[in-house]
Amino acid sequence: MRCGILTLSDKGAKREREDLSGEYLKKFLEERGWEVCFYQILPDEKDKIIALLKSWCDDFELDLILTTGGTGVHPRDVTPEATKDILDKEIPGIAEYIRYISFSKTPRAALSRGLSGLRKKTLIINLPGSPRALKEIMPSLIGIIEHGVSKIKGDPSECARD
Ligand SMILES: Nc1ncnc2c1ncn2[C@@H]1O[C@H](COP(=O)(O)OP(=O)(O)OP(=O)(O)O)[C@@H](O)[C@H]1O
Ligand SMILES: Nc1nc2c(c(=O)[nH]1)N[C@H]1C(S)=C(S)[C@@H](COP(=O)(O)O)O[C@H]1N2
Repeated sequence: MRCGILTLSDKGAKREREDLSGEYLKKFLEERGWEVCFYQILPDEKDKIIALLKSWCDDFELDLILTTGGTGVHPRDVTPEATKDILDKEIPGIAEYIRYISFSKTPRAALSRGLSGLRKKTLIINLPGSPRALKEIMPSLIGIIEHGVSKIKGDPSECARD
């Protein structure tokens, strides 16, 4: 599994705050033996986010991109808008699941507008910015990602459950 992690944070990009969220995701994926090909921090700027996501999908054909941050309602939060611009297909159920899991922790999860979907064969998932949110979400999301990526790659096995 070839992955990219993109942190969207104005403070992080200026090195005013350590990027605990990107670091958590990197460790989480590497502990599963997945290859983190790219890990980058960008400010909340739509054009830069679009350019990087396109390059990771089109030039490097990553299997998975996790973004963290910029999903909220602050005027500078533009991660969902940038993601929407470059997706070929949305997968609303992944974003729904993230909010469903998060509601058991905080009703403020309603403020995260994150999207998920596919550009070509790259699965892109927007996650909230706080490290705590990632710890609440990732352990149960990972199984969906694993199954999703194997289907995206063309796994022909039947997935009906008894
Ligand atoms: N990459 C990160 N690393 C560590 N903590 C983070 C990170 N992103 C967010 N947080 C924490 O989650 C809180 C809420 O995230 P939010 O995206 O609203 O932060 P912000 O400080 O308003 O934005 P920005 O980082 O873009 O300046 C932050 O105040 C911070 O405590
Ligand atoms: N699981 C979980 N989801 C969460 C939170 C959280 O603490 N846990 N915080 C929420 C809050 S307070 C905000 S404002 C939004 C947006 O976060 P972002 O702008 O950092 O992406 O994520 C939400 N989703």
